[in-house]
Amino acid sequence: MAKGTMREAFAADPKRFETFSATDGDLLLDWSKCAVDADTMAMLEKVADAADLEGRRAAMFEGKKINITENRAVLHTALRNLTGKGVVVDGQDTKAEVIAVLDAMGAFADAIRSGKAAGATGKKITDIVNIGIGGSDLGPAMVTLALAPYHDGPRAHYVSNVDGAHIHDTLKGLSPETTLFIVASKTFTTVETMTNAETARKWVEKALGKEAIGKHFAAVSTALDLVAKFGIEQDRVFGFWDWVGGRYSVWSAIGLPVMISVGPRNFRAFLDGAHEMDEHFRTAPMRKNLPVLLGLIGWWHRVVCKYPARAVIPYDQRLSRLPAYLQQLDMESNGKSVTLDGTAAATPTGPLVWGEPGTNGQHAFFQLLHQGTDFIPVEFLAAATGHEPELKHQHDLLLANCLAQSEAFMKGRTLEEARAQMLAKGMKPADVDRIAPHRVFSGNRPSLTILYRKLDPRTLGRLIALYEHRVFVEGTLFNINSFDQWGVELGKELATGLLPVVEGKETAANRDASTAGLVGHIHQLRSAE
Ligand SMILES: O=P(O)(O)OC[C@H]1O[C@](O)(CO)[C@@H](O)[C@@H]1O
Repeated sequence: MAKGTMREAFAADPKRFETFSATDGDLLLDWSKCAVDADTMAMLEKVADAADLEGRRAAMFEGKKINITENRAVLHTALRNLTGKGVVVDGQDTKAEVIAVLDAMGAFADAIRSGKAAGATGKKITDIVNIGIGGSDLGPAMVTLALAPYHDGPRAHYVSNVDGAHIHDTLKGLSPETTLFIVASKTFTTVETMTNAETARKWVEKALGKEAIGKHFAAVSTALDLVAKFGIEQDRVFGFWDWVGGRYSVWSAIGLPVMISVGPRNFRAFLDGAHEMDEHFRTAPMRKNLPVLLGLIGWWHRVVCKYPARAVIPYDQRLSRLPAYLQQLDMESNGKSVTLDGTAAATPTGPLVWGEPGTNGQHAFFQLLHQGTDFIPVEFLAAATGHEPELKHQHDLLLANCLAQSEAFMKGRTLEEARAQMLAKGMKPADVDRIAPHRVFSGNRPSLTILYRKLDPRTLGRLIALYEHRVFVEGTLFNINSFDQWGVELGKELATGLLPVVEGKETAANRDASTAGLVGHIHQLRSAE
């Protein structure tokens, strides 16, 4: 916004909310508390046109190989397009394959839920442990928490970290007789997952014997040959495809633990919600298109305003893992420094994404958001109603806090207002002079709000798809490939080489001095134990 503050803009234009908000069904996006005006929006639309956003969007939906560094199509949208026309990739009809896997998942989920597919000793499965990391963990873990009111099947647990503490503490309260492990890995080579899977296998073998493995393991992967080698029975292996990126895979068989916990019908509603958002993204005009608008605002904040980060604050406790999920979705997709043609990016690309649920964040880091030296745009998410009618008074308080925070970021408090308030409370003028500057809020700090009716499976599907497409829009404007992740490779390679050094089987002498020093210190601390 070229002139004035947001506070002035709201005072001058009673229709500011109507102008800078949009809906898709019961989902509302309000970006009126971002420092934009009509000229900004017109400029952003031109940026989108110049980047051929519409052409690139069509290429994604049509299954063109837009992931150019891996020569892959990007078709997570095909995983939830169960009624429309299918897309053919490399001669394969994606729709037929998707439906076949979904049907197999449904049959397996029903068998586990009913007890038909029992454990080796005939006991019903009560707990599922998903072993996976990154996209094979964050999506289903986040969704499991979000859909807690819909759980009527076995409990779902998630083990991701190679730190043995994670699987140890998870298994502590569980019985091998009633536990099913789902080994989830797109590549089936990820060292964290394979290490935890081995630990789980030993745990089951120790209690129930080798022959019990078949009844206590299932797998989800694109690498069916490697799954077979691990020894998981064929009818418990659920595939997906290289046109599904790990961080976009919750809609695929990676969602199996969710389906088992909430049932195939609720899982289908989740997919349908995402498909509705796909259709909205594909067809709605730019000015009313929620993912496009969210992406344009994100680009504006990052590239024009140069804000380094954005905070995602769901005023919805069950979305407490959404920030972690979005960290991977957004930062692994758009944390890139080269453009599609391999040249250095001339503008900043994806921001740092972080957050915590409200109201908890308020009592932790909101101080910095209100009065810190950096401006960090905040994204609020909230449901009009909760799932607990008897606790409506708590939901009202939650919403009041959410609205109060966005109002405070926008309005701020001037020195005069701070002084007047303090004097009205009867404070001594000398104290007022001394303390008032500390009680000033600059205001004009941007935030946007996403409101929905209730966090049901369909709404959750729409919300996640909204964020997926937002990442696509921003990646398109940055002119980068949002669908590869070469930046995670180097650390993995070095870890492989460092393992024998940590184990003490190889010397650290040819490492850099810091690494060698740290290894030496670890060995010293261990020898003192
Ligand atoms: O599902 P996989 O193949 O085990 O990979 C897990 C995660 O690892 C990554 O490749 C990053 O290391 C992510 O992109 C992916 O979601």
